[in-house]
Amino acid sequence: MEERHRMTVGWPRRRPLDVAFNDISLVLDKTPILSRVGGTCKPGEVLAIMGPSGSGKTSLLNAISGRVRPTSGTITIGGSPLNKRHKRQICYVLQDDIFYTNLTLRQTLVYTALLRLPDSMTYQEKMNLVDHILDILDLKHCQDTIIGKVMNRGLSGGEKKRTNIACELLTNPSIMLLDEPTSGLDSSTAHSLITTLKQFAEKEHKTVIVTLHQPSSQIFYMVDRLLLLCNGQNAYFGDTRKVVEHFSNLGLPIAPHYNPADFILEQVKGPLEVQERLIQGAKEDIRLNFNIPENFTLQTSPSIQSLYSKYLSLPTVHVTTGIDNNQFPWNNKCTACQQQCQHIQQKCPTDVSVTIDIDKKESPIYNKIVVGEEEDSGRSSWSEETRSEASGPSSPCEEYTDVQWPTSFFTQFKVLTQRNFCVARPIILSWLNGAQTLILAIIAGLLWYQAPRTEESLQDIQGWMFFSTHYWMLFKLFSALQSFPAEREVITKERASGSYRVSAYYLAKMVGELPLTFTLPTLYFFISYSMMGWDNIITGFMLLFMLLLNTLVAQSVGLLIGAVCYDLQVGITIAAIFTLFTQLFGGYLANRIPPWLAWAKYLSMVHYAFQNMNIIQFTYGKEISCSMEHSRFNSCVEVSNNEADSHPIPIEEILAERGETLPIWLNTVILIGFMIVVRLLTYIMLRFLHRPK
Ligand SMILES: Nc1ncnc2c1ncn2[C@@H]1O[C@H](COP(=O)(O)OP(=O)(O)OP(=O)(O)O)[C@@H](O)[C@H]1O
Repeated sequence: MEERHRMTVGWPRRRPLDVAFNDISLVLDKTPILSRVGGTCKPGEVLAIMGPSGSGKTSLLNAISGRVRPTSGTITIGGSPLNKRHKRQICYVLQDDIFYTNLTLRQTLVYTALLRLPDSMTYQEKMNLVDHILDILDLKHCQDTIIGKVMNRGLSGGEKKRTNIACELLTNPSIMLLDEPTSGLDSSTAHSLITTLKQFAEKEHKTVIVTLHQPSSQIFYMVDRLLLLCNGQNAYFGDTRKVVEHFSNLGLPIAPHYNPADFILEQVKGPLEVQERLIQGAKEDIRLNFNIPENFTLQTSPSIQSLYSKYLSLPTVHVTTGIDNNQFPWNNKCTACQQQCQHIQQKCPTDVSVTIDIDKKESPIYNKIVVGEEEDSGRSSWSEETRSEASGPSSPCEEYTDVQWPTSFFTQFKVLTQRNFCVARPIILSWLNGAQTLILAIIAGLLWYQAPRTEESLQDIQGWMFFSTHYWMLFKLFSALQSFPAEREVITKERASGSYRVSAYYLAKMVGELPLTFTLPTLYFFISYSMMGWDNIITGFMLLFMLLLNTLVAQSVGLLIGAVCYDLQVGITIAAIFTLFTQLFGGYLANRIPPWLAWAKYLSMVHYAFQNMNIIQFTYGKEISCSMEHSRFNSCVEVSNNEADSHPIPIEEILAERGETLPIWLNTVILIGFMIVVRLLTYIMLRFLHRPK
């Protein structure tokens, strides 16, 4: 008991919130997807959205979660229209299990906890919570298993589903939306999952909405309410246990011993006439059950009306069901009236204006608003202890949901840096990349082995520089290109749930991957340059610096292309054009560039790195002696053949051979400037292009 209490200290407090969606229509690409769909779900309940494939279940869930804006209709959460503030009170468990596949289940949960739980919780509290959730969802036995993917198996399908739910549960959301949580699970796993959800709903006062495809009758009767969709329209909304009776009343009786879920789905997929009957039946059902006369209006005093509008416009208003349950026959149906609340000093009004226009399908739940006494809005999570704490002295207004981000920029940056390092390490330092680097370093070393510093070997030494800069440009550019597309789904999911700032993610990616980015080029350099002939430490480290800077520039370009292009094929094409252009104008392959094209070499980033490597090697390294005969350098020709072998070629002449040269500092500044601009552009693209809703 004590431990449980300790565990929940600092937990983000959540109020139970009901969900009401009314008259939701959605048109996508001129295709009507949903048409005037309505329903409600209150805390403690599980609402199942069912319907044939393509009937609009996911689209409706997307609308309720705020990821898709309905064309018309209203969605209210705890009585106030769905807005950004609700984002962290709603968890949305997607149909697909989107994770970093090389992290273990525990790592996944730990990083999620560190990112999504508020800074007010200590590290230990967050870890206790992770253990608690692993326990409840029966995931402890596989906590150290990697998530895995098709070619690298890890968690089973059911375990992945539960991991998906566990990540969302960590934040203790008030509302849980789950898209087909049982798909791909065997019947017993599916049953235990829905049982867990049902218990959450009941014990923790969560509002749970799930889409279900073809539930067993056991699962079917476990859900409290059912919204049946037929071609994007309500075919039934109400108590799950009454659906069979409703169908029977419409002349569609169920055969004995038939799974009711299968039966109703068969009917909504049935002939057009049956579908029409069901849709009409659903409309009539609302009218009859709610006993609402057409254009019913109950007028009240102007003062009450002004109170009504006043409190409706306040986001922090404490609104609750103040209508006498006996006053309106449909009141017990209008569960969404139990809206959550904050401090109100005024006395409860006893009457209220109710206007119901059936034709507009304005549900009474939006209109029956009465101001009442405060109720325990701090009730939040999993245990009685938390509840008592939440209703403690602090104001219920101090909800963590009002904070824009769950954690500070620094926390996000720190956790994401660790996670990026963890995720990127096995990819960047894979045995394949390691072997490739070793083999190429040794081949390059053997090819240019102990190259003499003479005019005859000059082109070879420059060849090593050209090859090294270009190899690492290609390697880093293409691996960076795949970096965003590979993690895009995870990032989009996490951004959509408001876990962190893009800036924190991007900066963490830069920093977290930096040591990994440098490892292989450094290994390559030390092997191949040593084999070619190490001149001195200063030359060696300056050359290494240029190689690494060039690698970072190439990585920046790869990241930018990856951030802009969703289509990897398009990205690869653009990257190929860029690298070929860079090579052609890099200063080694073509020296006699036509004057009208000379400007292009300034766009070739590798041209600056190559020039600097030349300057470093021939200025700080061993001197290059003139050729014994037929030297192509003027100063060599001028000296006699006898002393030629000891006469060094002036650096200016070596550099001039490859065209105009900029000073080393300017080349470096241009490279660093280019890298900064490209990285800033990448950030802008990540931030504003393809932003998740
Ligand atoms: N962007 C879009 N443009 C046009 N039609 C779309 C678009 N997105 C979805 N649809 C269509 O909307 C309909 C409903 O899709 P939705 O994914 O909501 O169905 P569903 O009931 O969840 O199906 P399933 O059970 O197969 O997952 C489908 O017919 C789908 O083809």
